Amino acid sequence: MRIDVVTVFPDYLAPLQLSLLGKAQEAGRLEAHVHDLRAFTTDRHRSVDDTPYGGGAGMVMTPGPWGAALDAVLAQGPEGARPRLVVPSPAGRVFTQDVAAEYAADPWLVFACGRYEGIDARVLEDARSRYDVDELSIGDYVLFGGEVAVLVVVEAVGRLLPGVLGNAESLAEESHTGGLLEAPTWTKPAQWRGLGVPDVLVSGDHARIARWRRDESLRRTASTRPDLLARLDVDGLDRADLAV
Ligand SMILES: N#Cc1c(-c2ccc3ccn(Cc4ccc(CN5CCOCC5)cc4)c3c2)n[nH]c1N
Repeated sequence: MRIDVVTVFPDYLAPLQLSLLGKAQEAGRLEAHVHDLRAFTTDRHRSVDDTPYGGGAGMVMTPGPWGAALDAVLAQGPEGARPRLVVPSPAGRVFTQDVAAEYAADPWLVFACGRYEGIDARVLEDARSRYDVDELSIGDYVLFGGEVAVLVVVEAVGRLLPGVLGNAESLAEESHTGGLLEAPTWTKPAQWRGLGVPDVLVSGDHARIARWRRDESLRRTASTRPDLLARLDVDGLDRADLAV
């Protein structure tokens, strides 16, 4: 997978070089390019924003540098390719594990990181002729800009790429895969500050352990995220059993 990120704060994306995402790049599983939007400005002040038409608080990012940046990114990719352009925004569709899985199947993701009060609407309108544009929100709160959202999305998507996560089995058991929260976990020592480990987990009975973890997962989901449970048609689930 190739990802390109256009931003006025390239240093915000430095974490992409760390940990498993950094290793994925070294292994050639992920190719990340960060572009400074100001490199595509033409005035001596290298300006990227201006006052909003119709009035209102704050500033809006001007279309010129964005158009040039998105043209340049496209020119660096394969002839005729039509990448997905992901535009983080408070007004975007909510990013979920299902969206991460959708993105993980894309060969090329381009991220446009807005700042101020957002990007001139014509940038996305113009981009739709050569990108699949997707406005995306990582949650119902307001950030300063799109960079943090890109880090969230790239980490969630990167984990799903083949070979990036050492233990791919864990993907099947973790929260939001299959729509439930994962069960609590324990490791050594067997006793810690007077607290032990559930007997079933040291029973060696793997079928019983799997059933116990499933029950704990259902109980935790019913208690913490009943909204997730409502969406699921869990086989043989007796919701009365989950009264918590
Ligand atoms: N993903 C994600 C995000 C973002 C996000 C993503 C990208 C940008 C680019 C700029 N900002 C700041 C910003 C602040 C306020 C507003 C609203 N105003 C717009 C003008 O009319 C009045 C209302 C918009 C933009 C961003 C925020 N926030 N929360 C998420 N989950």
